[in-house]
Amino acid sequence: MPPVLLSQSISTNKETKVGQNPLIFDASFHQNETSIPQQFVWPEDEKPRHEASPPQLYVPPIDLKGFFAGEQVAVSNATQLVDSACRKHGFFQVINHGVDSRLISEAHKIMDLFFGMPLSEKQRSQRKVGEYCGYASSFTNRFSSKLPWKETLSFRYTNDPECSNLVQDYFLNVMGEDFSHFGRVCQEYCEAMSKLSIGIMELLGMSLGIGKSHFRDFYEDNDSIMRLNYYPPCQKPDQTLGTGPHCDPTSLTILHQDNVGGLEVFVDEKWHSIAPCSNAFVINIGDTFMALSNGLYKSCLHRAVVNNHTPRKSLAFFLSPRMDKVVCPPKALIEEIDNPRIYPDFTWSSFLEFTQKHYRADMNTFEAFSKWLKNERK
Ligand SMILES: C=C1C[C@]23C[C@H]1CC[C@H]2[C@]1(C)CCC[C@@](C)(C(=O)O)[C@H]1[C@@H]3C(=O)O
Ligand SMILES: O=C(O)CCC(=O)C(=O)O
Ligand SMILES: [Fe+2]
Repeated sequence: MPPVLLSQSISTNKETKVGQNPLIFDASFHQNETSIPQQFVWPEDEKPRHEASPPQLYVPPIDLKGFFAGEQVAVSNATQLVDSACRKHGFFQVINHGVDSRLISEAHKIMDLFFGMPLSEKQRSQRKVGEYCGYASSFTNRFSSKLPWKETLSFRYTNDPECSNLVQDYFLNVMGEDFSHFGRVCQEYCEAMSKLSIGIMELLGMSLGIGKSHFRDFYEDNDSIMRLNYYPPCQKPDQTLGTGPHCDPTSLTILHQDNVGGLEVFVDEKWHSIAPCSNAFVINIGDTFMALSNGLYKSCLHRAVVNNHTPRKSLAFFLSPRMDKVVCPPKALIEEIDNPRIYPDFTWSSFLEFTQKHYRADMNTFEAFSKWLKNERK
């Protein structure tokens, strides 16, 4: 049966059916061709046309060491910088974050090994349509146009103590014994990301003026997604995108990019780049946290561009709450006149389902999701 897609009832984001024989994306093959398949060519208004290199976005580096130690000056600096960045665009960086640099390098090595394998090997963990875990070589069996020039490997991480080896087990079950080292590194990396995200939730609670514990408690038992992104070089980097323009539907993204560069954010009506920095994580607010902060903190449009010379890698940890928790802003962030509620209550499980079965995440995901909820999921 060919995979049948997707959101025929959502007018802003129509998908056509993927045909009987979906294209196969094997970068080592495509690299030798002069042009790229039409399915990878993005429409004129979304193409990454840069007359010159884009201006850099200033993303404040937040020093977490002093914040975690409770030093007053560090706490007040961190909360002020985070508050103004999140009210404007939702992007900041963290340094002195406490994640071992050897673990980060190890995770990058694992990615080189994994994505360097032949396509048939990687396909042992092939992601199925409608599911969010597994290997995807572009999204050729999921979408039929505006294909991203990337390969991804995604898996679930949850902080639920009953699933303490979920990532490791995923690698063992899907890829086999030979991948136990991959599994261990990814398990450890996810645990470090979950811990870091809980610390950042304390910071966000303080910068929003509601104290350390509210969001920390909300995400304590998070059910998150880890994704390894690999962007092969492309002979026509001006025609395609590694990851198309979108806002993350998730709560908070912790991104580590290698030193190649390619992440861009749309601020003040222009695309800006975020320069790579190996000892920093780029953090951004996603739609779910925007809703939880009652719209005070922004989930901002971003994308990843590709180049024609160097492969690029990034590690993205998408923090999400436990599936059945109701996402509803705390009373202290609601003001009848100045900041009334604008978003409906929802659960992450319904929002995730929306992005995997009904709508391809883009810049309008949350608005479309709110409408879908109001129309009783039609
Ligand atoms: C819940 C999710 C859907 C996506 C992975 C996570 C968070 C970000 C989403 C995504 C990256 C936004 C751009 C489009 C997308 C299809 C992609 O290019 O990978 C999105 C992810 C997805 O649906 O797989
Ligand atoms: O690879 C990157 O720099 C960004 C990827 C991204 O935005 C995502 O996966 O959501
Ligand atoms: Fe993103």
